[in-house]
Amino acid sequence: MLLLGVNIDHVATLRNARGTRYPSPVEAALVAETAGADLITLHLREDRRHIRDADLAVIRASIKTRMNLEMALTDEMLDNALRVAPQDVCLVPEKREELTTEGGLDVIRYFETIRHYTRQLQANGTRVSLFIDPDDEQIKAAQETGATVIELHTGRYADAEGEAVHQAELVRIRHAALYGDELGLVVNAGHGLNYHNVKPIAAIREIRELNIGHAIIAQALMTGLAPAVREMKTLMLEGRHDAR
Ligand SMILES: CC(=O)[C@@H](O)[C@H](O)COP(=O)(O)O
Ligand SMILES: NCC(=O)COP(=O)(O)O
Repeated sequence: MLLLGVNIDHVATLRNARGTRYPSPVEAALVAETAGADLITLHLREDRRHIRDADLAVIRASIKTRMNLEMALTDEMLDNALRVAPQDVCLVPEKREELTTEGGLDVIRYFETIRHYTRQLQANGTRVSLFIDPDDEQIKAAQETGATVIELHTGRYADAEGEAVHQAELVRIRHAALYGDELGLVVNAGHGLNYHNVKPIAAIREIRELNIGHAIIAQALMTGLAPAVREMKTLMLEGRHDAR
């Protein structure tokens, strides 16, 4: 069963644009769950450009599925995660000047820090995922940190210009998913997935979960959030069915 994690970051982007209390990320999370979201993903960035600290506790307490908290490798974020104790944490790279996440974690470079954070979070009952590029060395290093989940960065696939590059990135993700699965890791994927490019990724049977945010929230502006979530779930199921 391929699961959908709805990332609600950009509900908070719209809220913060005017400093109002609406649209409410927690209300969006509950609507997304009712429409079929299997989990709720949110990214508390160091610059708080969208999700804010107060969002964490209320969403953790209110949602009925599970919280997947994305966070950078900082002690501040680790303290937040240990306090909120989400079911899942996804460790992601972060640069203040970036428009959005630009690449995967360099697990090899930050191995000791990641292993230390992973142990602390797991001891607190949180499952740890590493957001990495579809790269064998990064996947192997991820396994060696003790993390049990990887999330393959699909940004290069999503942003690829030209069919040849697009297909090459798809092949790269297929291989990475198979390799991660062979190592015994839970393999997820996300970033830049939308209604036009999701099906080939959904067709990769080793992938357990897709985390999708920007495209769903954008679609929600046109059709409403519940229909946007339902449509994404339908496309994911169609893609998975095509894999047979
Ligand atoms: C890690 C990832 O690809 C996204 O989940 C991340 O949240 C993107 O950052 P923004 O939501 O700030 O664009
Ligand atoms: N980890 C990917 C995620 O949560 C959502 O990314 P996007 O769909 O907003 O690009």
